[in-house]
Amino acid sequence: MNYEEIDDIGDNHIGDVTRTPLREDAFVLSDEEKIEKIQENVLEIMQTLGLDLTDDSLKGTPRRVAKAYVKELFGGLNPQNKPRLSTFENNYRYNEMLVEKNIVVYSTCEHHLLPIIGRAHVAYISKGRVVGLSKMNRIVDHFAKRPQVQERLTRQVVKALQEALGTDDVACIIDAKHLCVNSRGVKDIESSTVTAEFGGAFKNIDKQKEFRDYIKLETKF
Ligand SMILES: Nc1nc2c(ncn2[C@@H]2O[C@H](COP(=O)(O)OP(=O)(O)OP(=O)(O)O)[C@@H](O)[C@H]2O)c(=O)[nH]1
Ligand SMILES: [Zn+2]
Repeated sequence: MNYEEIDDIGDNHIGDVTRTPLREDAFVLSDEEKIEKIQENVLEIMQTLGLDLTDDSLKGTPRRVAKAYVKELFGGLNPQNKPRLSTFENNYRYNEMLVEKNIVVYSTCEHHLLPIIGRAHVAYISKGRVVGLSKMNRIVDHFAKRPQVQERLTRQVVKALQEALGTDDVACIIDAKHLCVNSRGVKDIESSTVTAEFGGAFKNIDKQKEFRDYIKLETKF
């Protein structure tokens, strides 16, 4: 897969301000080759820290970290892992807002490579197509599994759904804790970060209020 083919897949267009910065040779190595290489790098970090890599508990760590990076935490860098956003005709003529709320966000801050943990709330108003509910969770998860800043994550989610649904009327609010703020640096365990992207009809303040009211609704099942 070359760089142009990646761009064709459509979640990382060159020139798009929301794109994840990737090197031109980002996909030269296979996932398995990346794991091998990262494993060596992690081993070196651990040795530099003075850890004894012959210890039974530590000896598998470089490979575990490498696998976790390539296959899990940063699996969203590989465009082949992008979920297919199957859409359907809006046959039931549901023309109100649909909100998928409290989607769990596990991401990684690109400045410190520390976790970002939070919730995403996604809303759209159909212009003829509807998307499977789970696909909203999947698309959040896909973009979360990259080194991220929360602003970009929020915008990437909205953009991917706008493209799939063929409408600008998509919004996303994310409320998340950054462990780089909570557990190191300023060590503020209470603060969290809220970001929002309001496309199309969601630029209207009443639509934003309606979206926020749904998010606030207490769910009792
Ligand atoms: N805008 C934005 N900033 C972020 C995000 N995640 C982490 N950061 C911030 O990125 C900044 C990096 O700043 P630097 O001064 O280079 O790093 P640092 O010395 O480790 O900063 P401190 O955390 O203040 O100790 C920090 O202020 C982080 O809080 C994010 O998603 N969006
Ligand atoms: Zn950070």
